[in-house]
Amino acid sequence: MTFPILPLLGADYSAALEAKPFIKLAGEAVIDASAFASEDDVLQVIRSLAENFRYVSLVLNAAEQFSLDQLVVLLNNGIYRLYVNSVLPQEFQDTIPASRVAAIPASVTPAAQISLESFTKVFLDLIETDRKDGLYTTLVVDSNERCLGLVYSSRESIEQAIAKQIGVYFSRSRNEIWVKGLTSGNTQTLLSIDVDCDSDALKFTVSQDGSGFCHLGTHTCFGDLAYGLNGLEHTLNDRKANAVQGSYTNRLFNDETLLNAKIKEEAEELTEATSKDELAWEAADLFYFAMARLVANGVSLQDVERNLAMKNLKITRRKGDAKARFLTKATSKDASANGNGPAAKKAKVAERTLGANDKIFLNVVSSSDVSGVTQAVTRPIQKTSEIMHLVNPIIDSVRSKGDSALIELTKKFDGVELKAPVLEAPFAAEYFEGLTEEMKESLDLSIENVRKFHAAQLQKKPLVVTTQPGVICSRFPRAIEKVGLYIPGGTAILPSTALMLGVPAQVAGCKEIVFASPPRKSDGKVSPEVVYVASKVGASKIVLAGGAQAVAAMAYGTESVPKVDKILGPGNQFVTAAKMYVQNDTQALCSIDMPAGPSEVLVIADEDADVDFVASDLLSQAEHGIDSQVILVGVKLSDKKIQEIQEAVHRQAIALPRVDIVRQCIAHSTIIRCETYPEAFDMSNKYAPEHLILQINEADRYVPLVDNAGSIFVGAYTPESCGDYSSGTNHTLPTYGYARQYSGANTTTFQKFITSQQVTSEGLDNIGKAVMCIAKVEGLDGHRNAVKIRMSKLGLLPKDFE
Ligand SMILES: NC(=O)c1ccc[n+]([C@@H]2O[C@H](COP(=O)([O-])OP(=O)(O)OC[C@H]3O[C@@H](n4cnc5c(N)ncnc54)[C@H](O)[C@@H]3O)[C@@H](O)[C@H]2O)c1
Ligand SMILES: N[C@H](CO)Cc1c[nH]c[nH+]1
Ligand SMILES: [Zn+2]
Repeated sequence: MTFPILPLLGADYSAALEAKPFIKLAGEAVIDASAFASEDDVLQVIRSLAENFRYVSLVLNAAEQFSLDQLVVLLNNGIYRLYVNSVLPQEFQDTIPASRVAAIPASVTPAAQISLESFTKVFLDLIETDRKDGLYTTLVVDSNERCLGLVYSSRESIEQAIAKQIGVYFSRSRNEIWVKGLTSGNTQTLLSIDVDCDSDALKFTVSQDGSGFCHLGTHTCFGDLAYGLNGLEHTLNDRKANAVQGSYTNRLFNDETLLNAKIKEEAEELTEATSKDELAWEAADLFYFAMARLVANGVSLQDVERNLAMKNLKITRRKGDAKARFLTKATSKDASANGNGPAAKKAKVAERTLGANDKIFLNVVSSSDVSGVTQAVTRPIQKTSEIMHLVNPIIDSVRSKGDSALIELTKKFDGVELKAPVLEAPFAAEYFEGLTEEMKESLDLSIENVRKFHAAQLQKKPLVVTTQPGVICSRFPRAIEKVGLYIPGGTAILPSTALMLGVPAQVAGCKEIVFASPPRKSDGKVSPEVVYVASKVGASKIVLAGGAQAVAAMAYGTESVPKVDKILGPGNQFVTAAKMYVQNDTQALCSIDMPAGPSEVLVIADEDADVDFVASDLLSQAEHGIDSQVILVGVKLSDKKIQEIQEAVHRQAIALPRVDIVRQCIAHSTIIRCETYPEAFDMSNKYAPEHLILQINEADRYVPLVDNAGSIFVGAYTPESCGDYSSGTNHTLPTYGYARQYSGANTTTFQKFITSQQVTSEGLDNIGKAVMCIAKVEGLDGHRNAVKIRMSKLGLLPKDFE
């Protein structure tokens, strides 16, 4: 319902508002057209009033004051309604929608004639309540119409609220007027008051200060506003006010070039997205960066919504054609993206590398720049809670619907329609099609090296230690019976991961080895190389699924996927989040190897390092994914050397087919300049990289300085790719800094260890008293008795022993 009095404002509108600020509470202001000489003057007033009023309307006493074109401009720029005292000419009626024209309401009153008393009175006269206590139910909302809470108003509290334009209510528990925030400091500015359709309930629109509306400290009485764009705006404002060292958002606030580049990048990705999930994902990314730009410049979501509301009021629309430069770009891009042949790839590379802004280079910071370094070593990962939001329904679906969910989700996420979700061993010949002899030899060589290194780790004899005479402790391994091995296949199919996991599983003696890998879009099969490795390591099944659904299937089992005891293998954030979830779910009874997410590398190089080697090592991990990160820690590198490395990175990167991925990874990758070797190793230990490459003089002498790393690559001729495929070490390694506490996959990852002890009478005599003493202090007499009974039967205790 509109407010029962609408202020009519003339040329002195600012003075009127200053003298009678309560008139804002009406929500709608009416401009007296006759008080303004030109359409531009009216536009100026609309702009000023839009801050204070939800709607701004125009009273036209004489239609001829403005031409039709001028009225259209005013209606297009925020005039909500035209109030007229006579019928508009036909030509006007043909153009202006009838809903935007009305007779001048009786409630329109010149501001000069409105007093606080008259304004309050008309409102109080309008409302009525049938509550016995005479109060009015009052809904409190913010300017985005989000409900903050439900309270009660008395006629007196309403009078005070109008007079002071703040949140004043009536407290039923204290039976008195309640000025919101008087004690807590969480005050409210009252923006408008509305009354409902039958005039017995009120709506106060407020701007809430402090920690929130609720006495419990939350934004609303229904919890915090963490959801959606408003939640995002809140978080961004918080980041801006309380700069969090190392936060990516902070980096965006401080680096306008990066922020603008991300907006363009996300806008482009949104145009390329096709599936519902992709579109939602990309749009969310775009909103995030756009919101960051707004917050950085002090623009609120409310300002944007006001603008949207104004645009919604437009009665004529522009044709909406795109600017020529965007059309040209889209066309050339479509043409080059058509087809995957080398020519198309080259065209794409050429298009992508045009212009100085497109140069691929790493950010450079000095080790003394504490905040620069903190930003540099912050991994570009999404919050677990955000990912879990997407992963939970996938897991639930597989748990409740089994194979049919696997088929459905594989169609949704991998674009493949499966008849059956599992391939059973022995694998039919058709699955090996396309496997060359050279490939078999390469896989065989790698398998043998990995086998040699992992077999050497196998502990064959039990470990036996006599801790005291008669007390023999031992420890012996047992293979974990059923293991599920995840082989990534999203942006690249990784048969190498199949062997890195399959070989140690076989060496450890796991009884059942299950592979899972997303099927190829082209033919719905897994690659013949993966099938070859599966047959060599004795896998019983290959689950044709990827992502969280594959993890859930192996953790809980489905009609055709056996439930396994442990899930191992790297993967993207969905895979990693699902692994983390199932290991915490006691119903799954399933452990995992480690969080092995997006690949990362830290290279320590000095002035003598070969710039091409350094660049190639950085790029080999950068090409894994846009969420990968590569870091170069340079020891006393000259400006010239850094320049040469940057040039080598750019030169090599633009020749790679995955240059698009590399470009995005390099955008959050950095060169950190250090003065000494120990400083560089200290930096590396803090980062705890998945891969650490040492391209420094006498590299092997420095290995003892490494405390945290997944795997180390020592010296100029040890590229990281050797460890990825063939040297013999495992490439499934902890990322995200988990190298601080996790080892990479190894033979023991596929085993568990059982301990055993045997205590003789002599042994009991040696340790029995200690056991009884500690059990007594813990108040566990049953434990104590188990020893006491035996010792007393053996005559090892004095008669009066208590
Ligand atoms: N740390 C290590 O040891 C190690 C080793 C090898 C690879 N890696 C990393 O593994 C990762 C492999 O990732 P990948 O994406 O190429 O393959 P992936 O197999 O891990 O993930 C692909 C699957 O993700 C799922 N998925 C994709 N988009 C989704 C969405 N919007 N919602 C839900 N599910 C979705 C799909 O089911 C798809 O099958 C890379 O980041 C790589 O760097 C790490
Ligand atoms: N570098 C990856 C581990 O982070 C493993 C891999 C497989 N293929 C190529 N590389
Ligand atoms: Zn790799």
